[in-house]
Amino acid sequence: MDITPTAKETTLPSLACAFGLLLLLYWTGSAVYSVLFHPLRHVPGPLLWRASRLGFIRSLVTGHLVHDVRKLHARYGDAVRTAPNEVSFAREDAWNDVFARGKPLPRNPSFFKAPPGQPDNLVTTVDERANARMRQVVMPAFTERALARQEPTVQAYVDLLIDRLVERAAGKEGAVINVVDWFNWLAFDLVGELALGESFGCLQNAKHHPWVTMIFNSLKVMALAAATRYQPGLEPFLLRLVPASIRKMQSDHYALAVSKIHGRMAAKARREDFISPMLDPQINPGFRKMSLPEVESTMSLLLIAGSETTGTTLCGTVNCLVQNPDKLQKLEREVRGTFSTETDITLRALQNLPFLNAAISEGLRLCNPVAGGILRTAPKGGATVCGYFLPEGTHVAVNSVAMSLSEANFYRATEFLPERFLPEGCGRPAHFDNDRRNTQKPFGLGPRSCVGKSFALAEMRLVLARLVWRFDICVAPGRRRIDWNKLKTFVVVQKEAIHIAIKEKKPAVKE
Ligand code: HEM
Repeated sequence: MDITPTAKETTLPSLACAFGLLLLLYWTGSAVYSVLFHPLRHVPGPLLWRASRLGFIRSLVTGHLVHDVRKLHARYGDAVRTAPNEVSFAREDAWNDVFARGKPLPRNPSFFKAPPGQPDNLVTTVDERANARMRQVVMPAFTERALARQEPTVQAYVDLLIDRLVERAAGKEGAVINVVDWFNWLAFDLVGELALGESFGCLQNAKHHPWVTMIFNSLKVMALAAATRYQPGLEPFLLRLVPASIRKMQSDHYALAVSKIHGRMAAKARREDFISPMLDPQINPGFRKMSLPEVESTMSLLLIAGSETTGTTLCGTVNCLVQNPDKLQKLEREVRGTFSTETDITLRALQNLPFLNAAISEGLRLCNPVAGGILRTAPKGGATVCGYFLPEGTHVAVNSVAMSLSEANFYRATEFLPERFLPEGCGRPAHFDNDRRNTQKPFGLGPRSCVGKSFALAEMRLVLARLVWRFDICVAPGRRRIDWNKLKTFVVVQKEAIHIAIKEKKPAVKE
């Protein structure tokens, strides 16, 4: 029997070995270069993360990146090299250097990219001129005046939330509810109504809409897609590893959003919603400033940007409030001491409640929904941030969570102490005088900052005020307490159920 290998049998394994060896040489060479010769070699960080992107990617795809990087900041300082070409900053002056001073750094194209088959939109575009052009069209939907016109819709959905909770809490014992569900339902229904002209009916039916579940799953794809983009050339190959069912969810989400938007455009009745200025011939004549595909793509993304963020902050803030009954009591006293009837609780009136605003600021500090930090990239010619020169193409992260949880920035940093955000002279205890409140910019800074800030704050104030006006709330007995810092993040915080007990209050008597 002839057992001599054929030429083909001998060549294939040798080719594979040669390829493997070349790859090993390449990785070793680039690791040595990254650690010893790269212009970022002076920025501290763990060896594995400085030498290759593997440490970062492992942390990202397992959902631990946010707190892993926070721990690296605690160990290495305000600037940490989290990959051969990435630096994370956790220092107040990073805000100015990255977003404001002179020319703000552009968005990071690895992270911001429209999904395959979708045009770039207001949020994903890294082209600052395209962004400015689209922002001009979109902004009229987010002014204080627009918000006043949208108020009846916001109030109607918060009414529906409260009515549904009253039904649940009827009877002496009250009820136990999972606020993660209820706040997500509210946030998605409201943004669905304002962005697509139709709510998801989650509050009405007290259950998830399959579309909302699909949106959450498609967010995981975004996290994986971002991880693949860090390996240039491998993206199309690695993306194939994402299950086809999940990729399909993302394209289904887009197709559904587009069909709803067309339904909204066909509606004759004039509405005051997020899409109105984009359809207004005076603001966007003939879709020339913002094309129809850009409108569709922006609205589809706004469904997520405008709902998940507020939903998460509300969940986090209520989680903190029920675990700190003295703070909850202060909030109740303020709300019930300010208003005589529930109908007096308007968006305008809520703007001036110091403790309510402080509780939301503290909720945003401890439970920031944009937990992965704000990402940018060093432009042609490089940039200097916090005194470090960053060569062109360096990925830059401004890490809000690390700044928020640092004892160097905040007195008793991990505790929920809204008083630290009270205005000076309005009952703010002296031990908060040295808190670095300027490290907190949960809505970002500069030309790409959040367009929905006023809307989000108004919605959160209203929900919290109406909740404590109408109900006594507390931690649900016998249920596990959620430690926010243990939650994973895949682009968005993966919230676990937060159960609270609610009981309808007796009619209010003004203090
Ligand atoms: C608690 C709630 C929210 C938080 C913490 C938040 C935070 C942020 C942050 C940090 C950015 C800037 C990202 C960057 O610079 O790269 C941003 C951008 C954005 N946000 Fe929000 N957001 C919230 C709610 C909303 C709402 C309610 C809407 C709309 C209804 C919205 C729409 C947007 C849009 C469209 C952008 C992109 C702006 C641009 O690229 O020009 N956000 N948000």
